[in-house]
Amino acid sequence: MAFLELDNVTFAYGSGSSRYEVFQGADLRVQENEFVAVLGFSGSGKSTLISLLAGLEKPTLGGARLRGEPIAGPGPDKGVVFQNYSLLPWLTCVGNIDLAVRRVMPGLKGPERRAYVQTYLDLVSLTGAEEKKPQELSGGMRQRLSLARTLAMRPEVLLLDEPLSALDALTRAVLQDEIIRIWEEDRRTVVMITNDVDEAVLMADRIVPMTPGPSASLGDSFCVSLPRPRDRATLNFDPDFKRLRNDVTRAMLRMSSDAKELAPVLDYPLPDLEPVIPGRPLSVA
Ligand SMILES: Nc1ncnc2c1ncn2[C@@H]1O[C@H](COP(=O)(O)OP(=O)(O)OP(=O)(O)O)[C@@H](O)[C@H]1O
Repeated sequence: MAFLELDNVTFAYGSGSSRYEVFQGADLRVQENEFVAVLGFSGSGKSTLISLLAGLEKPTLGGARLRGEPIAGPGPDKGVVFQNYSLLPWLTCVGNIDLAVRRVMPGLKGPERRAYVQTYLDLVSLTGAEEKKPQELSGGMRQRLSLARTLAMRPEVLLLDEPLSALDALTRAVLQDEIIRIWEEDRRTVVMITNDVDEAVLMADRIVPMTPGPSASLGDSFCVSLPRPRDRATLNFDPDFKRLRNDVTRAMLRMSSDAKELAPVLDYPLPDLEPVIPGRPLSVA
């Protein structure tokens, strides 16, 4: 039995003539403590997938289950980090995390709770920004705060809905490393949505491609057996990394409804790309 699963899920928004079927017969199985990246095209239903796993939406047909039990609704056992932070603007960094902690750990009081909140601020390198409000933070800091708030609730499952896509390449690389570091320190089950093949290969244990919508489904997964810790600079020259990146990219292109048009592209070898390494200048060939 999978820890977290979607079993033959069909899901549609609306009804009658305004019915829009996002998924048809979608299957996803995630093991406990596994880090799965779901790769999808724009508008294919990635956020809807997270909503189904979080219990924010219910399947029209089929089942969504956590530990074998139907997912009845949202709850602190399923932490979601959205692309757009969803922080409370009138609260400080401490206040945003504290509010979440009070909800899930009502027994934690006074200095003990403050120390607990600080642990998570430190974990995401927000030490010194305790009294700042979200609008005083950079995009990367906001996303860190959003991650810290979710982690502080100690959810069994972490659902990341393109958490890094709004960030510049350097901040994105720093946060990728931070998410991996946190996950390695304190393993839990992660489903991360991304549209970036390299990000998926760098971070995940397994990559699940999503077919384009409407009526999307989830394709056969790719196992990422590259040893951890994974270093971007070294990976870029690793033949296994390159092979996997190419295989995944080609599978995504083949799944695209434009596959015919893109067919010539599939014959070209994909170029090596210079990865962004935090703290290291980019070399110009
Ligand atoms: N509340 C809604 N009511 C009706 N249709 C919706 C609703 N939410 C999303 N959709 C439609 O469902 C489809 C999937 O949306 P979703 O946001 O899950 O895709 P996505 O892959 O996350 O998109 P993006 O890459 O742009 O973030 C889209 O065609 C969208 O228009």
